[in-house]
Amino acid sequence: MTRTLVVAAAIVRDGRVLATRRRYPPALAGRWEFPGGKVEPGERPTDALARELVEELGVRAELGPEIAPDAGGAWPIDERLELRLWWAWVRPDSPEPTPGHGHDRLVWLPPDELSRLDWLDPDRPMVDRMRRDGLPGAPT
Ligand SMILES: Nc1nc2c([nH]c(=O)n2[C@H]2C[C@H](O)[C@@H](COP(=O)(O)OP(=O)(O)OP(=O)(O)O)O2)c(=O)[nH]1
Repeated sequence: MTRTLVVAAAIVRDGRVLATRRRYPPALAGRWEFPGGKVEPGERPTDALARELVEELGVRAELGPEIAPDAGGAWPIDERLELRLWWAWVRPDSPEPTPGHGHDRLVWLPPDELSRLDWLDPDRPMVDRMRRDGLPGAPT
């Protein structure tokens, strides 16, 4: 069975990573995630991510390297969904990220402090990976 793809971004600034807290649905509200959303039919994953970051945070981002599981492929979420994650930077000409309808809080944390947030369960391995590998180099 093909899972629907969710795309998300680990946005970096000044050595810190942006985490966002969900407002809904009730089962996920109050849990932390990386901003993003579902890829629409016919849409390229990276285009979908750029669209979601504008819709959710009002931010124009530059995407960096993908953060993939050691075994390759996507990060599993559940039987219907899987997720691909990219490092990203806010473009110099972009507005600041602000929480929209989907999130009620944003925080910037160094990779080794991310784990103290109450992440969605599927995100734990991604957060562990960031602590292990640290941040990518700045975009050139
Ligand atoms: N955006 C995002 N979703 C995640 C993460 N981790 C994780 O398990 N998920 C799950 C939560 C949701 O079930 C699903 C993403 O759905 P979403 O509600 O954000 O997608 P969307 O903005 O396209 O919303 P919709 O149109 O389907 O309502 O993936 C994450 O880090 N970021």
